[in-house]
Amino acid sequence: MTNKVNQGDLEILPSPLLTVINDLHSKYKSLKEGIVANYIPELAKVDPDLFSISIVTVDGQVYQVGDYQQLFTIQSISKVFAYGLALEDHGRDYVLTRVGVEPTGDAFNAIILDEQSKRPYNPMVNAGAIATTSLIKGAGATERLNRVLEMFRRYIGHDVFVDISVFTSERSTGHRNRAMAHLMLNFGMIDKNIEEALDLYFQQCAVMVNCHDLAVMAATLANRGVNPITGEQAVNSRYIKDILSVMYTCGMYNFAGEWAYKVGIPAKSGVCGGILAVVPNKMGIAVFSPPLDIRGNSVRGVKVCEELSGQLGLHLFECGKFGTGE
Ligand SMILES: NC(=O)CC[C@H](N)C(=O)O
Repeated sequence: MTNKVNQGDLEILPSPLLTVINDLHSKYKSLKEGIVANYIPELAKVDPDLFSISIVTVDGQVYQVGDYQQLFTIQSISKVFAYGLALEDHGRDYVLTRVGVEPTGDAFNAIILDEQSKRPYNPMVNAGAIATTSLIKGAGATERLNRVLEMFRRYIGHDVFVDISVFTSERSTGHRNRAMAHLMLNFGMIDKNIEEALDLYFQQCAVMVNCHDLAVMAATLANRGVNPITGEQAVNSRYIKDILSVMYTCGMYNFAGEWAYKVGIPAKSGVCGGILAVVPNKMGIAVFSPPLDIRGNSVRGVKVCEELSGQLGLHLFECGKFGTGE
């Protein structure tokens, strides 16, 4: 008997959750809003009609619909996992001296640092993510990259690879990120080997995943760091609260407040068009749809998550959860 459910298995194992995501997929399939990211030339080539929704529960059940096997580069969603690795490498106190945990209310690529401390505001915006990645330990560039790839393998359950075209495309055009790295170097927030830190950051952003993989990663965070499919501990459980807290307050950039208000669960988006959301102790959710809104969040992804949260009662502060609900 299988506990894996997908569209093809609908007659064998119908489920209310599958019906909900099938309906949302049909509802938003024809929506034509947003534009795909084009500031990294290779990303502009993606098909805007690709659309998938995957859910993986902490007991390993899988529900998915649409193009969930389609590979794409993980982009900013990687920041969540790099932050976990930096915390494991250095501990909370040291990482806090290099990267803050305050939401910015600014765009993900804003060139700003905290006035007082000179730290980047948080690990979910580009400046903070570059500083975070620069903390990842290793004897040289190859060892650091291998540690990042090995970390993704634990979360996903299979080997991952870097899309070299996207990596080189971003490396040769990512001057804005390079400017941030120089600014942080100026304030001693990042070590002098900034080209190596930027390369690793661009490589982690160019790791290829599909929507199913993202949902497994989200479910791993929901499951105290244990991959619910393989049973492997992907990250030390003591850092789950740090990771989910910054996702909750900063993961959706300058939409983070509205997201927390309406959807109410920790999440992270990327310019690839992916959104990864975590319902602690319950499930991981992933949506992939490349057209983005003005803030760089997937248009369909936001709508699907808003509706899913409402229909399934996922908001962390839903009254019913305190036993006082209507
Ligand atoms: N928001 C994102 O997904 C941005 C990631 C992209 N690699 C960048 O650094 O600009």
